[in-house]
Amino acid sequence: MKVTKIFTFDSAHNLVNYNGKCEELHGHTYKLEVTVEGKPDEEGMVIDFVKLKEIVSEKVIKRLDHKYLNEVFEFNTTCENILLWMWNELKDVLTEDRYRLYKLKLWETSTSFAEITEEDL
Ligand SMILES: Nc1nc2c(c(=O)[nH]1)N=C([C@H](O)[C@H](O)COP(=O)(O)OP(=O)(O)OP(=O)(O)O)CN2
Ligand SMILES: [Zn+2]
Repeated sequence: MKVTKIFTFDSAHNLVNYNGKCEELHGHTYKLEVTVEGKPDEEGMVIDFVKLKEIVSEKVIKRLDHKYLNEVFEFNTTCENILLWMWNELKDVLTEDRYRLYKLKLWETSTSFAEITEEDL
């Protein structure tokens, strides 16, 4: 079974080596969907949503919310690069005997997103 929790955070960035409007400083309200796959335990939970929120908030959201992403990362702050960093931050802490990180989906705008699963790596 798969369970998903959704997070939002606000960040500023600008793309480098890019010719277009996104080379200028601008901001997004990013939306992150975190999906964990596993077997429900005796209480009927794949992973407690409260625990999932604590982990993702600590490892990812607090580090990016209200930040200028170009100062946080050395890589170009595309949706794809940020998503790959998130995957690497979360994959081990969201893997236990009974469950594992299944998918991340990062919305940069309401019409643009990137998604990743183990198969993409
Ligand atoms: N493959 C990628 N392409 C672009 C990225 C990216 O991360 N990966 N990022 C940008 C810019 O950051 C830009 O802010 C997003 O552009 P866009 O989706 O075009 O945003 P709009 O608000 O203009 O979207 P519309 O819904 O089409 O108005 C650019 N490209
Ligand atoms: Zn942008």
